[in-house]
Amino acid sequence: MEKTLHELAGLLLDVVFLVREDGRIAFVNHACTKVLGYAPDEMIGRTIQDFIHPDDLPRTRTEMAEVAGGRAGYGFENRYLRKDGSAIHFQWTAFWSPKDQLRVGVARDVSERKRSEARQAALLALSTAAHRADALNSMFSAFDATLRALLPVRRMAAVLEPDQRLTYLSDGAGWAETDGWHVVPMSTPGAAFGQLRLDLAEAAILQPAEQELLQFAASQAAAAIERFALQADLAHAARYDELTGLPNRRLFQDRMRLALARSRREHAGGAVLFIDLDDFKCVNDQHGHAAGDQLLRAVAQRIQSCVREADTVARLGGDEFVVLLEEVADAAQVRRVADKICKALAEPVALGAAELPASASIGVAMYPQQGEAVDDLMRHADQAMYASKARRKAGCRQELRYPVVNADT
Ligand SMILES: Nc1nc2c(ncn2[C@@H]2O[C@H](COP(=O)(O)OP(=O)(O)OP(=O)(O)O)[C@@H](O)[C@H]2O)c(=O)[nH]1
Repeated sequence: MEKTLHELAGLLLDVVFLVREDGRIAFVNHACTKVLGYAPDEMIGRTIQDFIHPDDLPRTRTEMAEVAGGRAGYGFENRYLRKDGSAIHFQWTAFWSPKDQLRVGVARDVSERKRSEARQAALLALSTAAHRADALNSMFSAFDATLRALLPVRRMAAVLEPDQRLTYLSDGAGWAETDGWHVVPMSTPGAAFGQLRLDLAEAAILQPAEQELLQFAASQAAAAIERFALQADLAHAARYDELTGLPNRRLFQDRMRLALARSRREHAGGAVLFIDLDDFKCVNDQHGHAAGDQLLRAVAQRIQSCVREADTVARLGGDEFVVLLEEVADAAQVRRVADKICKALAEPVALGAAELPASASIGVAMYPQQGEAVDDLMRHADQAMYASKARRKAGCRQELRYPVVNADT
């Protein structure tokens, strides 16, 4: 017994459309009406394009024209719209039946595979954004686009610990305290960095796979924040002394280069002070290394308090400090600053049970008089400091407790 096309189509579990040459639907099977949520009457007679997702219409038209021209269609994918407005992904086989003057289209619901592919692509996009981003804002912006394309998310915000500082907010979104937002902590096994906050579409309930995607986003963000913090720490460590927080030799020399360039341009002079504590080894030996550290920190603060904000105080290492004084009028002004430093250091510092004063030998190099290159000036100031220290050692310890500035200056 020969079955008609309609009878056969009715038997299939896959979705079947029979469409006339003018694009109007001649027949839909039970699977079709069930999947799309329409009654047969609501579909038959209407043009098929009414049911296709508008974004997929242009390429679907091209495919339909080619099938109408005689090429069998196999594997074409597009989205249709259900009666409730939601989208469904179909994969098609189709051919034109000249005998019936109908286009026969058989479709399978591949929405789950599409969702899984989209999730995989999102995972890759999130991890790429987290690894490639050179700033937090660009990373969160990429996260925002990826998550909003896939999840029922209207807006995204990111806040950072320790003070819940808002660091990212979707474009055009106003920030009110985010009651009711979906919160995902950004943390690594050892540390909490803040939260991703998502404003979900009304009545949206996240599926387990969607929750997992958000967890992944938050963990990638946490790893990136940790990396940025580490980079910032390393950058800081490369330029600052850990014990005192002062600039280190490298940053000091950079500042000197800038100051020397400025001095050439503006014909203004300045000075470098080389400061070495006297008998500092005794502090360590008699009071312990921790007390020595404490004294070094106090010395750093006191030297800093004797100069202007624009001047630079640095620790070269051990008990050696340097000061860059910009725009000084003459050697007398430099001498006054050196005396002020000596006096400040002479004030006893409380180190546990003991109270200790500090004293230092100071050498000075003026620029441009004693050099216009960083190395020359540092060497000159160092030698002047040694000469000063040698005089102190040659003379009475008590008298030279607060040494005079080297006579060269
Ligand atoms: N506590 C502490 N000591 C340090 C640090 N770095 C270096 N030192 C010590 O600082 C001392 C520096 O000694 P020197 O400058 O050579 O000698 P000094 O005792 O100051 O003697 P003069 O410079 O000749 O007056 C050494 O004993 C170092 O071990 C540090 O970060 N903390």
